[in-house]
Amino acid sequence: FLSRRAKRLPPGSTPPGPKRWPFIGNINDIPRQRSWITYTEWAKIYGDIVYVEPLGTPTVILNNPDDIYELLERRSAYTASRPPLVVANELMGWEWDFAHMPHNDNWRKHRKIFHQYFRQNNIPIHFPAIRDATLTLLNQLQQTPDDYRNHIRQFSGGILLKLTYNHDVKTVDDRLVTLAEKALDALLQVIHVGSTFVEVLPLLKHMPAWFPGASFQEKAHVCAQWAKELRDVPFQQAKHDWSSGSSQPCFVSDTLSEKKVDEEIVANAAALAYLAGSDTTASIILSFVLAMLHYPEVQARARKEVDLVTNNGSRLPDFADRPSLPYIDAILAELLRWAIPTPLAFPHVSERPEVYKGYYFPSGTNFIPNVYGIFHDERRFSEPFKFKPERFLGDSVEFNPLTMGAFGYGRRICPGRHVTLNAGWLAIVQILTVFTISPKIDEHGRVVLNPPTFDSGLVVQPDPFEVTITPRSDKALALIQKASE
Ligand code: HEM
Repeated sequence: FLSRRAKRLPPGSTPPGPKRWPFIGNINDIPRQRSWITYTEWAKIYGDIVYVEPLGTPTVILNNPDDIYELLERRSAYTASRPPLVVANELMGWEWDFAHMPHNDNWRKHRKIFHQYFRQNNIPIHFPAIRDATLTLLNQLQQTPDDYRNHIRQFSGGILLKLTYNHDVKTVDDRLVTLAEKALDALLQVIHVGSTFVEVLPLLKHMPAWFPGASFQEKAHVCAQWAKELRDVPFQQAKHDWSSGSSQPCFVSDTLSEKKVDEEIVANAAALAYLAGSDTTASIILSFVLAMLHYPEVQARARKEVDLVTNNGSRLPDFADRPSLPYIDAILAELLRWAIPTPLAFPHVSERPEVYKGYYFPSGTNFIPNVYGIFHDERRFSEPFKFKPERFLGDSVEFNPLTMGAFGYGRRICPGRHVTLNAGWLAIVQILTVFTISPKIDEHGRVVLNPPTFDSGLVVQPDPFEVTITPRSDKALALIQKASE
């Protein structure tokens, strides 16, 4: 702790920010829920670069794309590390999760094999799994539309477990899905940066569980079991299928077939695909349904575009149609802006002192890009709280979420973005082809339409909402049936 204090900045060289208190610094100023709203308010008071110090950790909130570009893209070789997570990694057994690993050779090995499988050039290999999952989604939405939330979750989780382990998710209470949710929930409770004293005083991790205030030890022990199971159970199954020759190609079988790769690294990287990709992808599709509910004119325009390329909905659109559907891509970009699933991306940590715009940031500074604030800044996006995909049409688009942070920055940029952008695209375009999305009507004949709201977590999703999802016509129903034969 003292060494952290010693790293504190000389007076005058820190950016402005809320007043710091002795020892605890700004820990009480940072809300555990929706901190991006507070950061956006601070940007209005203190400017584009805001400094806080929760429990002695130098932390810089970046609210301007140019500053983010300079610090997290151009200087990425030195700002691509992560905050140390003593509780999560050392006590809860999550040290295999490479999204939270420091920027070192071990991280590079994980990232390399992950990138190789999920990179853009490899995406067409994943099309069959995406098509199958989308067809299942259409069938489920037709049969039990009120259960749309579970169907969408099953869609996104199903694609990732199929691509990673060749595991078929048959129901939403699938064993692997449930295990991942339990383990992730527990992890999310502790990875709020600087939120526990153990992060600041790592020696506390040696306190026995019976010691007052050390109950986290017991909880961590249980969570460690889940984290281990989550990594090992599906991997061992996929490895067994691969070695017995019964496996279809998937991340585990393809990567294990490469002679020189370390098995543990394959298991680690595989386990992260579902965790990092499932809720994020589901978030986009849930937000799409929500946006279509509230913006019928957008839905009508999108459907018109789709009908034009599918001869009035006579077939289901597919990936080859994408270049003819610019409005659907604009919808995807607007979803990432309007309902950004990761409002603060992920914190990056510097590995050397940085001097920028006259400020001095010591090695170990946390940089938090306030992507939400940038996406809702009316100087860049007119009427930022409205869903207006047309802002992303044409050649003069200045700010695009795809290049401005929806998927993070520099060496840490999301390696799963191509999967999500293709899976999300197909789901959106096929839902538009066969269903109409409209408000529920209550027993008094009144339209049920509450303002859109979103939950608060590491991955943001729309709060549950009521919606009617109905097939557009008998022709649309026949399309789903024919495709399912
Ligand atoms: C809408 C969907 C998604 C969003 C918004 C999203 C967003 C992000 C963001 C903001 C980061 C942190 C980047 C940074 O530190 O600068 C990240 C990292 C990551 N994402 Fe995604 N992601 C999505 C989907 C996926 C999918 C489908 C996968 C898996 C196939 C995935 C795998 C990962 C991994 C493994 C990392 C850690 C990278 C590292 O630390 O090196 N993501 N994602």
